[in-house]
Amino acid sequence: MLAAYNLGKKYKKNWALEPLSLEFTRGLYGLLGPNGAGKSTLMRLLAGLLAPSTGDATIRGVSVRGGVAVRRSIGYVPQTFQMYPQLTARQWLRHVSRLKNSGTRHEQDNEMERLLHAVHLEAQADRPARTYSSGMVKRLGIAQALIGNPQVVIVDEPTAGLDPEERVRLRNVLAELAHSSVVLLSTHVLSDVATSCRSVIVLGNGQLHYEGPRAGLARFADGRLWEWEASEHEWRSMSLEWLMTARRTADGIRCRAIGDRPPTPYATSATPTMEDGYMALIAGLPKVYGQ
Ligand SMILES: Nc1ncnc2c1ncn2[C@@H]1O[C@H](COP(=O)(O)OP(=O)(O)OP(=O)(O)O)[C@@H](O)[C@H]1O
Repeated sequence: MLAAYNLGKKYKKNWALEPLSLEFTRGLYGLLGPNGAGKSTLMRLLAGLLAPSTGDATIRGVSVRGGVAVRRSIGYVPQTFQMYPQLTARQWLRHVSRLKNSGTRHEQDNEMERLLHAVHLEAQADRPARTYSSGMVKRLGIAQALIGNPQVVIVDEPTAGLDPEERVRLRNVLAELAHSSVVLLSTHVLSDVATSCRSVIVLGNGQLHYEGPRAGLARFADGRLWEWEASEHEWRSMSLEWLMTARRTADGIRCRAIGDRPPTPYATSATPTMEDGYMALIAGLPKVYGQ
């Protein structure tokens, strides 16, 4: 439904996003990558908000910069969603519906109620937004992006700064939406991807490093993940470059590290998770993670 062909963005001589091609069908996609990887650039290009230096993005074959009709089929939620704090959610959504001019007033009001319900904001819909938690503001941002029933929904860091309960609630809203639309979310929170995304895209330094099922990420750490039990003394004297996680247990300290060779003679190879694979990929192995 959504596709990118040789899509890239350059500022002066530097590629913020090197040309890449991707295809998206209905479902939830997680976009991962360290700071400056090119995630926002890709999202804004796909949303038609940024002019590419090369290539194009299309929805059902029509360029995302091809006019009002195609723009209406894209909902975009930026990292920081701005609204008038004195307005209530209901007033704000009504205002945006009128601006987008999506259907008759009656249809707009019905849609607004449906969206308030979908993002679980009905109970607070008549309170000024200045009294909302950051999770509620984000959910309102998503409701706004969903006006007009877009086929593609792009959400930049939806769960940043949210408490665990709000994060789960928001993830559920996006997962529900992905039954009928392409939903692309960027995140630094790997658990967002591990629990709900079918497919994962990993960017680093403006390049596409991985695109595929989330389970496939784990293989980047295959044969390179090590586990061992260290004493307090050993742990203190270890070079930190090796260590990914350390967890105190009844017998000592359980350590995990990624590297081409075992960090200690008694480390054993372990089965990597998606998160281990992501760390290995981003660290650009064969270097050791953290270097
Ligand atoms: N307007 C601009 N002019 C010049 N360089 C830019 C511009 N916008 C982005 N860049 C550069 O492009 C690269 C990718 O930026 P982008 O914001 O897409 O990364 P990101 O993965 O979204 O990062 P973060 O996780 O920190 O939000 C960065 O090196 C950034 O400095």
